[in-house]
Amino acid sequence: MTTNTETIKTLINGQWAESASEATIEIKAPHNDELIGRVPSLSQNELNDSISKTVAAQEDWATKSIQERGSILLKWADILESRKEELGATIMKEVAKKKSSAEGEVTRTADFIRYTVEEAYRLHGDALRGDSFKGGSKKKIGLAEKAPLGTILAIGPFNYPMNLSASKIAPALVMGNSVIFKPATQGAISGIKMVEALIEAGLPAELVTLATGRGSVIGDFLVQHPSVDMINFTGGTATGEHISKLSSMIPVVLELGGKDPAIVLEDADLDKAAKEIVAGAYSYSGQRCTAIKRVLVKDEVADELVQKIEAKVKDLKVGMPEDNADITPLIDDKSADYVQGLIDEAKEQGATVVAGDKRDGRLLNATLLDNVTTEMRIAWEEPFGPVLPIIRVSSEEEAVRIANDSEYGLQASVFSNDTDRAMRIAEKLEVGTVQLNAKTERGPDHFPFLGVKSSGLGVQGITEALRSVVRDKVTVINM
Ligand SMILES: NC(=O)C1=CN([C@@H]2O[C@H](COP(=O)(O)OP(=O)(O)OC[C@H]3O[C@@H](n4cnc5c(N)ncnc54)[C@H](OP(=O)(O)O)[C@@H]3O)[C@@H](O)[C@H]2O)C=CC1
Ligand SMILES: O=C(O)[C@H](O)COP(=O)(O)O
Repeated sequence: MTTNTETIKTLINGQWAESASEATIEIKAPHNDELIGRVPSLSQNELNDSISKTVAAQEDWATKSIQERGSILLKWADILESRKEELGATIMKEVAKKKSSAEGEVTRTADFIRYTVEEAYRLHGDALRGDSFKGGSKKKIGLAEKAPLGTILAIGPFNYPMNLSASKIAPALVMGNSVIFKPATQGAISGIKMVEALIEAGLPAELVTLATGRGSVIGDFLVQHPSVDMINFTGGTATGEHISKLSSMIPVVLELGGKDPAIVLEDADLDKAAKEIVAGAYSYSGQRCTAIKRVLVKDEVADELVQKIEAKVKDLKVGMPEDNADITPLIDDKSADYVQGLIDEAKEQGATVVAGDKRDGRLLNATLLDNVTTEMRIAWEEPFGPVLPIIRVSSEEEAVRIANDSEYGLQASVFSNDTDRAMRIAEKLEVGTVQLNAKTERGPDHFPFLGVKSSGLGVQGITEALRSVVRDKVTVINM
């Protein structure tokens, strides 16, 4: 095992620095415990100083033309893409994501940034005439422009340490805001490398405070910081709810957990359904908020569907991220124990193991459980791991009822060859997005992306993300 004891500097006060206290957090690769680096554990005082500079820097940044801001971000995208292999290797090691997906995340991030800039150039305000309201004067013209909110707190999760950070940072910066970026601790090295590229691209360094440190230590402080004008968070529902309670009088966008169902009707193309379900449920070992996390299948086709899913699950490669395995070790012991606990409990309550249920430390084989009932925790809880429960239903109505009984409401899939029927079900599902005959997923990234109920607040997706970091600034010309 190789070790790397280097402390990777973070960006505070416009400079790359360690914590004055020299406090650090060790970052180890989840799949082999290799020490891949240490990141500074910043104190509240250090953060305070840096945040005041980040806030001050925003004033000048907002006066720049959007083309000037955009050109720096476009350069950022080019640098990221030119380092796809190197940055992909960092993501792969830090969060145990398979090599091709880790590199794919870098490319997707560059594409996301480019589209964000193009879309920002077209985000215009409005001009309104007073006389369109009863009694109003034609001599009054209201100019409603889009003004930056100020300083955005971007908090990212471990599972997309670059993409879900850049998707918060790029809209904020291009619209003239400054940024406090709190990366997930397991993901902080990827976040730092991403910001290094941003500064190389020409961004004034004081515009970003890179707040490395544990969320449990600095999270509440950042969320309640009086200089924060808006929070954009992706992560667990419990953390998101906590943030929404702590924050006060500022907009908050939250993208949280999910329990996305795939509803499979008796008239579905079962080969297609099985293919989409397996890709949706097990990619990145199920550590995606949009993963398919339960299948609600009509009794008449359940046996056939389970067989088809089983065949595909058995084809999944289980192993290490360097070997491009489909199923790789989970992010930490706690997560692996939690997933195993859900599987064990379901088995005790009568669920049938069709595939998987093998474990080597954090590496859990892709597990398929049949005959899961609504009495079992796995029917309702989000495992964030490679396990898929099959719940058999006798009617379309039962499928919709179980789908909607969840506390979550991110996405759902409906598989049917009858479009009218699928649309009828889609209308009834209490989720942000329904996918007809395809797996649940966030992309394409310019589509609105949102969760209802405990799955989130506000909307992401490029256009909505841009709107979320600006406000109307109205000037009335009285002629
Ligand atoms: N919807 C989604 O996209 C995702 C959902 N999840 C869900 O969340 C669970 C845990 O995953 P995880 O990534 O650890 O999610 P967390 O919610 O624990 O962490 C997400 C981010 O929030 C930070 N954070 C932690 N506590 C606070 C706080 N009090 N105030 C502000 N920020 C805080 C974390 O920092 P630090 O890393 O330092 O703790 C991290 O940057 C998963 O099992 C899954 O259910 C996870 C990832 C993505
Ligand atoms: O937070 C998540 O897990 C992501 O938003 C899911 O994105 P994906 O559907 O592209 O994997």
